[in-house]
Amino acid sequence: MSLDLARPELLEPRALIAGAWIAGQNRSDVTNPATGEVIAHAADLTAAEMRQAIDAAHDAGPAWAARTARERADILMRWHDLMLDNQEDLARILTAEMGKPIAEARGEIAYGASFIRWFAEEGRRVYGDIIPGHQPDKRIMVLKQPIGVVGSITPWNFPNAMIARKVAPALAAGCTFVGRPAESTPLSATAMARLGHEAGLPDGVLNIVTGSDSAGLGAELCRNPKVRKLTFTGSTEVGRILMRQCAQNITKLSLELGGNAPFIVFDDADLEAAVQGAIMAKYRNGGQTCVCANRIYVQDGLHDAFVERLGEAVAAMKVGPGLDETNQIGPLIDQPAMDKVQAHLDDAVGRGARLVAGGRRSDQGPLYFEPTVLADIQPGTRLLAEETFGPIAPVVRFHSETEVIAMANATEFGLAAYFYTRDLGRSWRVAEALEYGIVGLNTGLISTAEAPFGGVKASGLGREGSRYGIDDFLEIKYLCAAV
Ligand SMILES: NC(=O)C1=CN([C@@H]2O[C@H](COP(=O)(O)OP(=O)(O)OC[C@H]3O[C@@H](n4cnc5c(N)ncnc54)[C@H](OP(=O)(O)O)[C@@H]3O)[C@@H](O)[C@H]2O)C=CC1
Ligand SMILES: O=C(O)[C@H](O)CS(=O)(=O)O
Repeated sequence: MSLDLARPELLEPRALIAGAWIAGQNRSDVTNPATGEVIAHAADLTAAEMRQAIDAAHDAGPAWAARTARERADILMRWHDLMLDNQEDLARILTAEMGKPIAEARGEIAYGASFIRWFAEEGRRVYGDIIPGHQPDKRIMVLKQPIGVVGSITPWNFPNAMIARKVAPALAAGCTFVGRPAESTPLSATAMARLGHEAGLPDGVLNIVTGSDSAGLGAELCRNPKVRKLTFTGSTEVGRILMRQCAQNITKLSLELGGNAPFIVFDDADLEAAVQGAIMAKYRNGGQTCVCANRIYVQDGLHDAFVERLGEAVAAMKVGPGLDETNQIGPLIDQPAMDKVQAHLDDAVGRGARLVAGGRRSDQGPLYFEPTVLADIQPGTRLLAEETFGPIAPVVRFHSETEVIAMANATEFGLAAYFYTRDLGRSWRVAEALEYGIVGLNTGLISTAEAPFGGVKASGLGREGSRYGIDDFLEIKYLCAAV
């Protein structure tokens, strides 16, 4: 299929190892979820080739770490500029392989580039300490040094920004990087890598290993002693596998895992603001984000009006291929995702939920599901306990603040939570009581490079973005000098 790219060479099916583009012995088809068409035959590399990439990163490490932070920042800023100069091409490649509406894809490219800019700046402020000595002849110094080779495993739902959120702090800190993107969305990663090399990244500093053997490629990243840090975004289930595999070498880990975000609307909330916030928090990326509102709780006084307004707004959403600018909801990524959404709907309706809007597959194609609103959700419904990762909004009525906080916290997950109120005291009480790493108050959109993104409990370890995000790519060294 033609993507009408200004720079067709950005549609890069090969992997990148030590500055060389590698086609490999085998191929893995990349298909467009909107149409089922094959858009590229991507290099399907093996664990042996993953080892070559890790060796290349290891060999390139000392020279990259020896650059000044300013030199690394200058290259990263050129990369940032190239990402924005080629935003349309990168967005079209992203929508073609992942399905999200083109406007959201353009937004993701800008979001990804913002992490490269942010950490180009942060890398120049990796300060150490000089601490007054514990004895007259002792001086205590604290150095921060790059941890070394960083392995990265990223999901299909944000195939540009999830890599950018990891590679930017790693390279800014002086580390080198081996990224393994999801099999279904390798092209955003290779396009980014082409621009990174145009920006001046030396051979071996950035490596992208594409392939279908997710377990084998991942195991190599976890078990190879040259890899000193693994950073992962994806399901909690896979996060546990990686954590076990990394135990062998005590490899440092960052895990951005699954979520089950509550979205709470109190009686004193601004109704229209809460409806618009729920739409943003629920249906962004077709509901396929780890911080999507997974369950919506509305207090008695606003419940009926909220359900009616949300139903009206959702019924007006247009479903179709992401490259068509008029569509707000694109296809789900694959058949298993569709099966999960259908199973969650069937379970809820089977337990007595009331259908307010949507509730069926769209005639746009096999992977399209209409944005859906359900009310009268019964206790025990799967939608409340499991991350749907699709465009279904279950609305639950609640009576008291105490009751809803208990329901919101009754999950193994703790990534994002949202609540709407105009009461100052309630704002503090609820924000402090919610067991989540990220809380949105009167907003449904919380993600930005300036803020620390990450979860607690089964939603992961560590934070990405913000001034905290670079710490995970550094080692602290204490120097005790006798003078
Ligand atoms: N926190 C977040 O941002 C995200 C959370 N999720 C959650 O995960 C669920 C499933 O989504 P899905 O994309 O399948 O997530 P997965 O966790 O299965 O996949 C995420 C990444 O891990 C890779 N992977 C899968 N199995 C292994 C393994 N054994 N060793 C190493 N790497 C592996 C995948 O490769 P490949 O795809 O090629 O198999 C992909 O690159 C979603 O429903 C959602 O709940 C998903 C995406 C993002
Ligand atoms: O993995 C995800 O779902 C992203 O982290 C969501 S966000 O960063 O775009 O909010």
